[in-house]
Amino acid sequence: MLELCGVGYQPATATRPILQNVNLSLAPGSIGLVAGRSGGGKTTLLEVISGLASPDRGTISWEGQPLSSRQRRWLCGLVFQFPERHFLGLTVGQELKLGHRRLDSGRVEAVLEQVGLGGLSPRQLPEQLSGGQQRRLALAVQLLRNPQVLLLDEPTAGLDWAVRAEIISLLQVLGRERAVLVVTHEPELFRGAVTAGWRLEDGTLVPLAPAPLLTMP
Ligand SMILES: Nc1ncnc2c1ncn2[C@@H]1O[C@H](COP(=O)(O)OP(=O)(O)OP(=O)(O)O)[C@@H](O)[C@H]1O
Repeated sequence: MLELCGVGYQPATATRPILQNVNLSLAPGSIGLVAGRSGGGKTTLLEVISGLASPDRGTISWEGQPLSSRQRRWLCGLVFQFPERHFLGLTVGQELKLGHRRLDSGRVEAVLEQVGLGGLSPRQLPEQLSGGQQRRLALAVQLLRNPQVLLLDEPTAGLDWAVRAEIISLLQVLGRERAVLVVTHEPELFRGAVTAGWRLEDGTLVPLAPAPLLTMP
C-alpha cells in the first residue's frame, strides 16, 4: 500500500506551498486518479511521490515503511506528460536499453508484448511510431524496472479518442499487479476505469464522489 500522510511541499523558488496536507492511500491492484485545474500541483505531486522532490513535511510510505527520496525512485516509475518528446534513443531498442546496458532481446520482446507492442522491431525509429505506440513505448521503458507504483502524468493528452480508450485499457491491465496513479485534467475519460479518485484543491486532496466516475472494486 502506498500511503501519503500530511505531505506538504514548497519549492525554494515558490512563494507559497504547492502541496499543503496531502493524504492518500493506494493499494497494489488499484488505479487512483487525481484531477484538478491546470497549475494546481498535480505534476508536483507526482514528482514528490516519485522521489524527484522531497516533501517539507509528512511521510510517504510503502507497506507501512516510510521511504526516502532514493527509495521512492526505486519504487516508482514515472511517465511524464508527452513522454515522446523526451525519447533519446535513435531506435526503439536503444530507447529501452538506456540505463539497462545488459538488456537481452528476450526481455525487450517481453516488455514490448506487455504494452501491446509485440512484434515491433527494436530497430524501428521512435519518431515513426503512432502517438499511441509512443505512449506504449514510454510505459515499456518504465516497466523494465518493474516498479510497484506507476505514476502517469496526463497519459491521454494529445491522443485521439480511440487511442485514448486503448491507453486506458492498457492501464487497467497494468494496474492489476501494481498501484497506478494517474493525474489528469479530463477525469471523465477514466469513467469506470479507476478505483479511487481525488481532486487536488488548495494543496490538498478532496475525494471525488464514487459515482458516476468510479467503479468500486
Ligand atoms: N520549482 C518550482 N518553483 C516555483 N514554482 C513552481 C515550481 N514547481 C511548480 N511550481 C508552480 O506550482 C504550481 C503547480 O504546478 P504543477 O505543474 O504541479 O501543476 P499541474 O496541476 O500539474 O498543472 P498542469 O495541469 O498545467 O500541468 C504552478 O503554479 C507552478 O508554476
